[in-house]
Amino acid sequence: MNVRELALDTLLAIEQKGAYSHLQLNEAIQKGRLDGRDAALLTEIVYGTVQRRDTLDYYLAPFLRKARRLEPWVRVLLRLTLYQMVYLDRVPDRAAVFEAVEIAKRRGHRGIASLVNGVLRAIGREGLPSIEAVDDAGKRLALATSHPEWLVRRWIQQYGYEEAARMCETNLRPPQSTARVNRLRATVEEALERLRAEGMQAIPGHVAPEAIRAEKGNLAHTETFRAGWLTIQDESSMLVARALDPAPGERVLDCCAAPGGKTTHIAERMDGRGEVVAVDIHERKVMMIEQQAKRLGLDNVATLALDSRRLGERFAPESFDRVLVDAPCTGFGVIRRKPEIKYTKGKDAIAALVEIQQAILRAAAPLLKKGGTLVYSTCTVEREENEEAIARFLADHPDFFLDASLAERMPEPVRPHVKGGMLQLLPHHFDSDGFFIARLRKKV
Ligand SMILES: C[S@@+](CC[C@H](N)C(=O)[O-])C[C@H]1O[C@@H](n2cnc3c(N)ncnc32)[C@H](O)[C@@H]1O
Repeated sequence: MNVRELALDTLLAIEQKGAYSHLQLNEAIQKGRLDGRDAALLTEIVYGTVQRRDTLDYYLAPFLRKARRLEPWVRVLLRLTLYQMVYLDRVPDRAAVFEAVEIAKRRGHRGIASLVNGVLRAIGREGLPSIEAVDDAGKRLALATSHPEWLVRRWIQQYGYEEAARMCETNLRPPQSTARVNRLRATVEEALERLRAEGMQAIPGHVAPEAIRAEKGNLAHTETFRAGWLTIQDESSMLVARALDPAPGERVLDCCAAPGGKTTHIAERMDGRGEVVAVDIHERKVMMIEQQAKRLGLDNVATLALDSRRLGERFAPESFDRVLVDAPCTGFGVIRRKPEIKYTKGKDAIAALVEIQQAILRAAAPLLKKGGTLVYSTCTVEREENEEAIARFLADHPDFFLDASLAERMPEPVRPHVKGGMLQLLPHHFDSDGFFIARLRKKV
């Protein structure tokens, strides 16, 4: 099957079945047995078309006024072709239009092929409608960066126009491949050397001392990864175990642990001594934690499938030195990686998640020893799920307080973003995921 046709099927699965783009893409690359070049083109077209969906629809709208009800596949075909015409310099417009018309002929009938041809050629002739002409600044930003208007307005209210605009623009850029070096196996320098020997262009991370970045290629496809020297993880996410700061020999509870990125980081930082109890609600995902721990050579990880709102039924009060709640959240800090979530998650998702986050915190709090540390983190930028969640928890739990030592525990460049024991990173700060981290202590 050709790349554009695979792109069409992949995009339809994402839109109609609610499939995650990265999983659907991997499946398509394997199914189509694509070589590196075609896989890269498919990835670019699929991610780009999802990322720019609303902008593309705005561009298409005036040319579709006369079209009667459009079948979903035809709209997706128009979007992915227009994406190539507008954003991909290396694909000549004529080639993109030709391919689209051929696909329309194969899938539909002559009428559809001629509609596709007519719309795309008219755009080529007449040009795109201007977004600058839109009066309202919030609406303009939403359209130009293809985010839902309600979300953009929320971000403007929370962070101001400038920060919101930078966040929206950064969300359109593909993320670099980053990984954490397993300090029980190698130093960052040794890992970089091994990767370079494998032909990878890798450099140290921007903020996390244990991070490396690939300037090109995927670190997960290297021997260095397979040998258990690396874990694929974003740099912001690496700051969570640093905030928790576990010591060798301690007992640590990770309440929302799958697929194990932070559990294994914590276990590495404990030099493989003591115990990390990794809990997740999904049995299948718990197995992923076990696989990762095994690959990394860590034997201080115990796993359990359990709803963490019911932790009290399984664990004794004050039985852990440290607790991590890396809570389920809207994920609006990782839109670069999962672009479809900006369209699928609405305001009601925030409200529902806020209740789950509080319930997990409530269940986890009694299990922490007096004087112990609790870290709460999310990969979102919503204050309701972050600062406000902490304020609500503290109001209900006077035996906890925010630990101002978080700033000094963070790498130097991150410190200005820490405020009173809480850290909110936005994607454009360090070209990493948007993340929230709060460090709390239980009174002695
Ligand atoms: C942000 S992800 C965790 C990522 C993980 N800490 C890592 O670093 O790899 C949130 C996890 O919480 C789990 N989860 C959701 N609701 C839960 C609940 N009530 N109890 C336990 N785990 C839950 C999800 O299955 C998901 O794996």
